[in-house]
Amino acid sequence: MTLVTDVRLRRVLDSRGNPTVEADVLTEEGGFGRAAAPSGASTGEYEAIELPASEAIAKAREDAVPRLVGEVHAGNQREVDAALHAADGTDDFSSIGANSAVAISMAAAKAGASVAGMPLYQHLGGTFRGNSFPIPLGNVVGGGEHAADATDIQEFLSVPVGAPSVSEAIFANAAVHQKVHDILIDRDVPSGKGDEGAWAPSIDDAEAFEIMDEATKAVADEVGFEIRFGLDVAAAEMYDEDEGGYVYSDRVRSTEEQVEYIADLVREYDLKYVEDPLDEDDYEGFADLTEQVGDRTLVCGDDLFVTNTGRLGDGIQQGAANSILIKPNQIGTLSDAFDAIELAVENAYGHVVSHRSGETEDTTIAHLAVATDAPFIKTGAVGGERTAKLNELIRIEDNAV
Ligand SMILES: C=C(OP(=O)(O)O)C(=O)O
Ligand SMILES: [Mg+2]
Repeated sequence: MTLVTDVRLRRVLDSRGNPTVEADVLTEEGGFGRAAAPSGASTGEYEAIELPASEAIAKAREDAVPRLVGEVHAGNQREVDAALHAADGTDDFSSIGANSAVAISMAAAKAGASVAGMPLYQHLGGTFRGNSFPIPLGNVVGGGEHAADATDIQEFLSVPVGAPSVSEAIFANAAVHQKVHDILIDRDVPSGKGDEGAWAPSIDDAEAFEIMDEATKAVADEVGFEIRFGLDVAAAEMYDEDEGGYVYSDRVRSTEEQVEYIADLVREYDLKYVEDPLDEDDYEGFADLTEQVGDRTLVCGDDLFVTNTGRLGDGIQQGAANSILIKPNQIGTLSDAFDAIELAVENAYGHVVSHRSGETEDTTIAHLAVATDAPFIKTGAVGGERTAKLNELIRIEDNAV
């Protein structure tokens, strides 16, 4: 029923104004799915390879499309994704591009769902989720690779842990985003926004911590439930061996100092979430920090694990982190992303389904998070390409998809 009859690929715009790959998958019985690849700025060294969009499209048309059309069924995700791997022939999608692969993989899932006549999250296995929904992590202030002349730490994230529903959580994050702006105005700090719509003021990290503390507490009082906050340090972007460690605007921290600094921040601000606090090669540092504060906060590996079961397996063995960020384009297919989620769940690691800094209006990750009962989803707080996912979560909660 879901035999693939056509795969069409095109260049579309992402939120940074760069070209990215969009795929349409058509099947027998009139099935149709469309999806677009996102793109990172603070990319991990071990991610699958994104090619320039035109090149990825040309290579996929030549090598992947003939292995899909008339050959595989969109309703059989493993079959689709195995064909993509076979067409590519490398272990990092450097031949057809992870951007072409992930767009086709996600579009096929949507085509399979459309033939089955069910929402994508259900097709992906979400029928047993009950009423559980991921808590959205809302990026409200930051800098790093996502904005020049702003904080060293890439993301300060609002975490509405006490929200009674996903929609209340989403509106709470938007309110924290607004409150941060109010506080910046009170302090006479002008601010534009970074790639993900977070405020990107020219302040140091210490001031950002003060502002986050104030903003989350003020909004928590207004809405009547607990709101904590967390970080994506994106520390691999700061790490420079020749400089002796983590290069901040005002100083360099050695690995030991970095572990101590982050552990102190977790305790001082009761942080709920700390992503990539150490370099992407430093399993030992991650294990040390997890040992110290892993019982009170999520220590999450993004550039460390890159949604890769091999790297996650190493982390599990060493006790490095206690959760994994899931970005389908880091690994190239939905099947590979599911494998990483399964390995995480089997080992009591949390999983956080995530957007990229360069995004489109694609909503696949909202469905993936609900389907896999992810405890968290990281997809920004404001901005059209971010609200596309957040509004889709609201619709899923309302049984309106
Ligand atoms: C979303 C992130 O940014 P990017 O997409 O630039 O890697 C991240 O680092 O978690
Ligand atoms: Mg990250």
